[in-house]
Amino acid sequence: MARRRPGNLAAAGTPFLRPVENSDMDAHVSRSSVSGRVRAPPSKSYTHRAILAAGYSAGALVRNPLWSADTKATARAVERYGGGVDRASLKEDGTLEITGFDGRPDVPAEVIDCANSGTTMRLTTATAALADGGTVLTGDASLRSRPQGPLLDALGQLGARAESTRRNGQAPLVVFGPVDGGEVSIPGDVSSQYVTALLMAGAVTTDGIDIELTTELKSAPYVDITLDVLDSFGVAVDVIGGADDGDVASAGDVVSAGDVVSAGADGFCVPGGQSYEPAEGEYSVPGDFSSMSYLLAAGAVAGDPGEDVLVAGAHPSAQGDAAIVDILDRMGATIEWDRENGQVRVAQSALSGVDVDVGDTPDLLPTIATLGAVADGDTRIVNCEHVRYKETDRVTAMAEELGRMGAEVTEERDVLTVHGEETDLTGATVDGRGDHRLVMALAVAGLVADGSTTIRGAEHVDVSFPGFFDALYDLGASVSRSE
Ligand SMILES: O=C(O)C1=C[C@@H](OP(=O)(O)O)[C@@H](O)[C@H](O)C1
Ligand SMILES: C=C(OP(=O)(O)O)C(=O)O
Repeated sequence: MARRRPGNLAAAGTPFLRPVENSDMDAHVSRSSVSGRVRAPPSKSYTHRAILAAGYSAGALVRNPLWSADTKATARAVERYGGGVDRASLKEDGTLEITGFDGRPDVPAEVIDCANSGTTMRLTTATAALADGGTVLTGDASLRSRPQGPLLDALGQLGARAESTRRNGQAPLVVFGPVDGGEVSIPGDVSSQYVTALLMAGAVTTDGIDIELTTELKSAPYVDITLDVLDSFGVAVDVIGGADDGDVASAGDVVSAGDVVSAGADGFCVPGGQSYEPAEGEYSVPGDFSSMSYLLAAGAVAGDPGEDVLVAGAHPSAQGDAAIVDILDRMGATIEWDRENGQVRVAQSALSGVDVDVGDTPDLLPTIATLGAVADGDTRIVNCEHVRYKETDRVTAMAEELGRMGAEVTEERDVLTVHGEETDLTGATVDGRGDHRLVMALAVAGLVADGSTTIRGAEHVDVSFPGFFDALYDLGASVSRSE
């Protein structure tokens, strides 16, 4: 049961409430301990795919969606393409009733604003190539600086006119369809979202899409999430090469095998002419392990002695970021995952530095960097170049912001080493840089820093975990806000 304790308000600011949309906010975190039960929010990655898959269908009910700034952007895109997203029952029973555009989308009458969401932009740029006309997609300054070139190039190979207006491979984008499918070659080491986009759109083309990967696939578990959702909507995909060569990937493969179906794949083949039809007309979204990572990290570094933090909503799924449980275990945390009941329990523990490869789990880098700053010895985060292409360059951003709190960090192109314990963390004013994951990881660091930590731009948690600071507060953390 979540508790509110007297005395868990930081000195500055007012008690925490969910961020007010579009209002700037600083969060103040003071050294404090946490314990109790908290529920993880629904998965952002699964929600994006469920909303778009429902758009490609004749209609579907999405249960337990994450309703955050990023997933709202995908819902708006589905509407621009001719679908309908009924938000009325969100408050009552946590469902979204979606009327799909059923295969090929309409030509949007307005620009698609993807806001801060890379997933929305990549996934719905491929949708645009299905429409018989032109679509303009844009986003905020961060999104307009992220790479879209390989996807535009792939859509060009299918016969679309797909261009960056500034000819720099970045949004704003203009896409003219329609495409009927075909063969594409694309790198897999910039973003897996290009593959997801092509698979989701390819199913409703006439000829299907054969994707050949020209490099190793990074972030492969995210393609597994796609295969999982597609399977639930009755859409088949062949994985070429890798462990599951030629198999039609299914949710069963993904979830029970415990390994990554897409890892090591040479390509994918999605037959055309398929329809999106979820069983019983509905789809249910699991909890989010990337969001859970901050709560588990908070429990491991700042748990009340003798008490646990228990995170609910942790049922197994295809999410690679469930690796946070193993990473914490390897660092020496007392942590236990009850998969059947979907609960992870963690207690405050002395942590030691470890080596972690984030090739499959880029979104865990900020969390691991914070853990490394608290742990004894070096934490080497390797294979992290693709983490530079997110809302911010998270390798540099975490190095610099943890540095302001006194952490010793060495940055290389593909490796971030955090030298734990050289100095204790000290409260400081740090900049969330408009990046939700930086804000949350720095807030966890604030729980163990000496003095008070102010995180600027804390409202950006709205992108993936709108109730993050309330969850920390309910666990007993000393947090407050000021506008
Ligand atoms: O497909 C997805 O849902 C995501 C894929 C990953 O991006 P990349 O594939 O670009 O690494 C991840 O970082 C992002 O937060 C969500
Ligand atoms: C990188 C992320 O998302 P996106 O690519 O959708 O912006 C994220 O959530 O950390």
